[in-house]
Amino acid sequence: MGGVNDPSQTAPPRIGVVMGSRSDFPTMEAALDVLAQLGLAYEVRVLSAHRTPELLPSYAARAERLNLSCIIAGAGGAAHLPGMLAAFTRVPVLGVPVQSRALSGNDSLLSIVQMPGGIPVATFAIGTAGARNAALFAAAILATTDKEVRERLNTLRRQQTQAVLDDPFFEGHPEAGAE
Ligand SMILES: Nc1c(C(=O)O)ncn1[C@@H]1O[C@H](COP(=O)(O)O)[C@@H](O)[C@H]1O
Repeated sequence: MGGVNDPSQTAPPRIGVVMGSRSDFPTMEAALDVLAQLGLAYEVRVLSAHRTPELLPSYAARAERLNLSCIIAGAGGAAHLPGMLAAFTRVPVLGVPVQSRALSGNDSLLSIVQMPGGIPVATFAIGTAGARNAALFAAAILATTDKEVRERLNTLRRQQTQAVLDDPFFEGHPEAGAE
């Protein structure tokens, strides 16, 4: 997890990424790719409210000690990890519902989104789109105070738009080139 030459792995982490199991990695990799693309330093851990409950308060304390700007937490099924982490820290938790096999991630989504008032978890879409957006949201948080991150995010948006415009299927679009 995190390539040897990955620049996002050489600086002190600004963002924490945790997941309930190694089996969540194919989903959470989408978040790591975005963070790496934006050159944002992160750290990755497997952490489970069910299987490693005693590690949750210590990871929450670590997040505060390192002054992480947020924690991206992915989990599937009875996805208690994001909410339990949020209960232990004021560091913003961005929850990613991993697509479960039995219930297609609806269980993960509802477990993460339905927090009681008082302990917020920002909840994203099920699966890789949610993981990607959580990373972009984490970058947007940093961009409020970091001009360089702001510029990188703007560039990424411009490239995204250009990729649509460059698609041959876009040619002849009734709105293409319209004033
Ligand atoms: N939802 C949680 C938590 C938690 O919320 O603490 N810990 C593990 N899990 C989830 O169990 C699913 C199956 O895990 P395994 O593949 O290891 O059996 C994973 O999607 C993981 O996120």
